Amino acid sequence: MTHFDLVIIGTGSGNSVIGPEFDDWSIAVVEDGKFGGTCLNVGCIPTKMYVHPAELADAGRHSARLGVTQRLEAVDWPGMRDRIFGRIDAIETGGRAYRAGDECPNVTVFAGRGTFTGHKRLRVDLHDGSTAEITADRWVIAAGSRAVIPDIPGLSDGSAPFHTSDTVMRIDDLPRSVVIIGGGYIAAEFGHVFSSFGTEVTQITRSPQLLRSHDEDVSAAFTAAASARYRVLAGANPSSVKALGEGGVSLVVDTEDGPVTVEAELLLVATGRVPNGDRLAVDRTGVDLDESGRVVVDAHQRTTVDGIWALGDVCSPWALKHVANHEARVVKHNLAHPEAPVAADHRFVPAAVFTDPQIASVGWTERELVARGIPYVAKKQWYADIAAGWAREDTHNFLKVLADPATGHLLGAHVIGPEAATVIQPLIQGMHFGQTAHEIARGQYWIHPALPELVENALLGLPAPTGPAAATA
Ligand SMILES: Cc1cc2nc3c(=O)[nH]c(=O)nc-3n(C[C@H](O)[C@H](O)[C@H](O)COP(=O)(O)OP(=O)(O)OC[C@H]3O[C@@H](n4cnc5c(N)ncnc54)[C@H](O)[C@@H]3O)c2cc1C
Ligand SMILES: NC(=O)c1ccc[n+]([C@@H]2O[C@H](COP(=O)([O-])OP(=O)(O)OC[C@H]3O[C@@H](n4cnc5c(N)ncnc54)[C@H](O)[C@@H]3O)[C@@H](O)[C@H]2O)c1
Repeated sequence: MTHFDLVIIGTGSGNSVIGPEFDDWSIAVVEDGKFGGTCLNVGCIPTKMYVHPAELADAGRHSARLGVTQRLEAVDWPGMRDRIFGRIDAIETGGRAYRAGDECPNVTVFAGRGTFTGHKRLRVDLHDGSTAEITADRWVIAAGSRAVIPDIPGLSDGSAPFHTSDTVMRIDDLPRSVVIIGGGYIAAEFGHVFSSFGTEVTQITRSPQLLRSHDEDVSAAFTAAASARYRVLAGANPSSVKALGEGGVSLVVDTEDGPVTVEAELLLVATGRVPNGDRLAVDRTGVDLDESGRVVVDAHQRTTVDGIWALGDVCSPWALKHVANHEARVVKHNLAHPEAPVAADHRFVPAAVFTDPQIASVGWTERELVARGIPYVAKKQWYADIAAGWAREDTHNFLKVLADPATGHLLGAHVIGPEAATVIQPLIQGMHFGQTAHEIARGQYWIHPALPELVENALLGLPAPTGPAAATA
């Protein structure tokens, strides 16, 4: 049994908790998978390294209406894959070596799966077949989440081959056809990537629209855009999956028009992720999970046990890297300064879907405002009505801003269109710094004729605030 000052379980954002302020602490890091976690190895980074070449491959679809005809000649999938993972794997190896090496003399890396066996006591089943037992005064649970595999005959019994986002980016060849189950972030991004590279895509979603957690107008516009690019079976439920040989699959899908058979070379399952707290048996150390399986934390990222903190996907309703990173900074501060703890700021968590059209959002949707009875005013600003949108002959994309009718403070913003994830940033900033729509719009220059003019025009299009703040705005 070895005792540490601090144990960190998970090396995604958990790895960034370690800093010079803890140089005199003995620290154990427990990692069962790849060093660096989901974002680096199988998440944000490799997906976006595929998304950018996908945009280039798909450029001809947008350029034709501008008078430029271009044809995709070839996609070197193995070359792309090796370039992407050549970089990522080197960072993984380097990160592990750094933590385990002489530069971090106070850190011990345990490569294996941790499971709590009692109060602040962890067994680690090490990859070399041995076992370690560790205890500590302080703990950080940063064990992330895992893909959910739905209970569909053929999938749940393992008789049909399938991929998740963990494996699909490393396949040897670009498949001729892909069927994707799921209507969320991962399905949208891979639908875009594969379709841009010339793969025939079928996406199956049980809800009537894709990206249904987004603003309704955005979700409807994206469903229309995706359906124009590839086959979308909405309101559909796969009832069985069968192996066809050489990795291929045949699915029976229940649709409104009756059962449909879908065949493809490759099946990607993208039906959500669940937090990993259950696998750690956190209950044995006294840490509570909520009804969704998330580790329960307070505003300071403290779990229900004194001295145990949690961060990221294992506890957060936002399974997003920037949230995990923010929470890691909060945990780091609170570990170092227990006398002056800070709270995490989850007021305005933005998100983006890197598909085409790109999507970004922050704050409430109209649906959520209506459900909560919060009064609001809205302005939908079309890309088509700003100069940078004319240059693109954009016809379908927009930014919707939602504001408090009395004060002019922003309540939400939802963009679908070119560079949405970048275009939205001034609105995220304005919300964080408590600026009114008018202050954001008129308190600065907007470069003409650039895409952020979409933001300026949307804000100026909101009705003038009616309350006392209007006088100062
Ligand atoms: C395909 C995909 C694309 C994504 N794209 C984006 C994006 O563009 N932008 C964005 O903001 N977010 C994105 N995300 C989400 C983002 O990756 C996660 O929110 C983020 O990585 C979570 O970080 P974390 O530190 O909480 O967990 P992780 O990075 O998952 O780290 C947890 C670590 O804990 C380890 N672990 C788990 N259980 C144990 C155990 N019992 N013992 C030892 N070790 C254990 C795991 O091996 C893992 O390495 C994406 C996710 C996926 C799957
Ligand atoms: N750009 C980004 O920030 C980004 C990219 C990828 C992933 N992520 C994060 O990872 C999380 C997981 O992504 P995801 O796309 O797997 O989950 P998701 O929650 O976004 O979507 C899951 C989808 O699967 C559908 N589904 C669930 N069970 C099903 C079933 N049995 N049959 C058919 N459809 C079913 C749901 O209706 C939903 O459409 C996201 O919520 C997000 O937080 C973020």
